[in-house]
Amino acid sequence: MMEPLPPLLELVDLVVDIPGRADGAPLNLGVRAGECWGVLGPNGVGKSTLLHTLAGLRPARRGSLRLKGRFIHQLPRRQIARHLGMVFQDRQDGFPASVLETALIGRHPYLRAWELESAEDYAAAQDALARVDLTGMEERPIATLSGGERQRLAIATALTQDPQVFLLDEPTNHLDLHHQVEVLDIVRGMITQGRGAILTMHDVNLAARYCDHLLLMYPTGEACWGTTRDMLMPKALEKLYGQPLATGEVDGMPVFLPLGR
Ligand SMILES: Nc1ncnc2c1ncn2[C@@H]1O[C@H](COP(=O)(O)OP(=O)(O)OP(=O)(O)O)[C@@H](O)[C@H]1O
Repeated sequence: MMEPLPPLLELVDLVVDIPGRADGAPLNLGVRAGECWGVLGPNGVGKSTLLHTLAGLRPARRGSLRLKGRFIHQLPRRQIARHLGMVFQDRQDGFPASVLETALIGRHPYLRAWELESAEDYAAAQDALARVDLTGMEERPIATLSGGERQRLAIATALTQDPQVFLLDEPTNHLDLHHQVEVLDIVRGMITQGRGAILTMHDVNLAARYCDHLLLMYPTGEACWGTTRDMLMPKALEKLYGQPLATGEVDGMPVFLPLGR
C-alpha cells in the first residue's frame, strides 16, 4: 500500500509562545492539500501569534513544524518563502511603492539576488491584481489606497507568490460584503488546485461556509480542532466567546447570531 503524502504543513506538539502566558495546549494537526483551516477565538487569544509562529517569524515555545514532512528549521528561508505565503494584519505599507511594485514582491522568493523581474513575473502580478479587482490601479502609490484596497493588494501579493500554504490573518478585514466573498472564493479556488490555507477569522458564519476544518483557541489556553461540522457546536462557540448565540440554518448551513444581554 502507498504511504499517504505528508501534510503540506504539520504542527507537532506545538506550543505557541504568547508573552506572559502559561503554556497553552500543544497543537497537533496537519494541513493537507485541499484543506482550509479556520482559526477562531476571542481578541488577544493568540491567533496572530500562532500564524507568525507558523510562518517561522517567531520561535515556538515547544514542539516543531514540518513542511511536507521536513522540519522547517532545516529549510533555507527562500524555500520556506516559496512554500508559505502570509498576509499580515498589522502591515506597515510605509515605503513609497506602487500597487504593481508591491504585488511583484510576491515573486522575490523566486528571483536570485539582483535579478530583475521577468515578463512572466509581471504577468503573474497583473493576473493577481485582476483577480482582486485592482486592475487599472497598477501605478497608484499604496499610500493612496483605501483600507479594503490595501487588504486586496496584500491578497494579490500572496497570490503572486503562489505558495503551497496560505497563512491569512483576518483576510476579510476592511472588506465589504462582496469583496469578503470574492477573496474567500479566490482562496477556495487556490485550495481546489492543491494548496492549503489557514485563516484567522472573527466571522463564524463565513468560517462555517468556507472552512472545512477549524481550530478553536480558548482564553484558558485550551484548544480543540477538527472538521467544521464537529467544531461548530453552539455550546462550544458560546464558551469560546463568552457570548450567548442564537442559531439557525440558511441553505443547509448553520448561522450564528450574537444575542443581546
Ligand atoms: N510583542 C509582544 N509583547 C507583549 N505581548 C504581546 C506581544 N505581541 C502580542 N502580545 C500579546 O499576546 C496576546 C496574543 O496576541 P495576538 O495578536 O496573537 O491575539 P489575536 O488572537 O490575534 O487577537 P485579535 O483577535 O485581537 O487580533 C495578546 O494579549 C497580545 O497583547
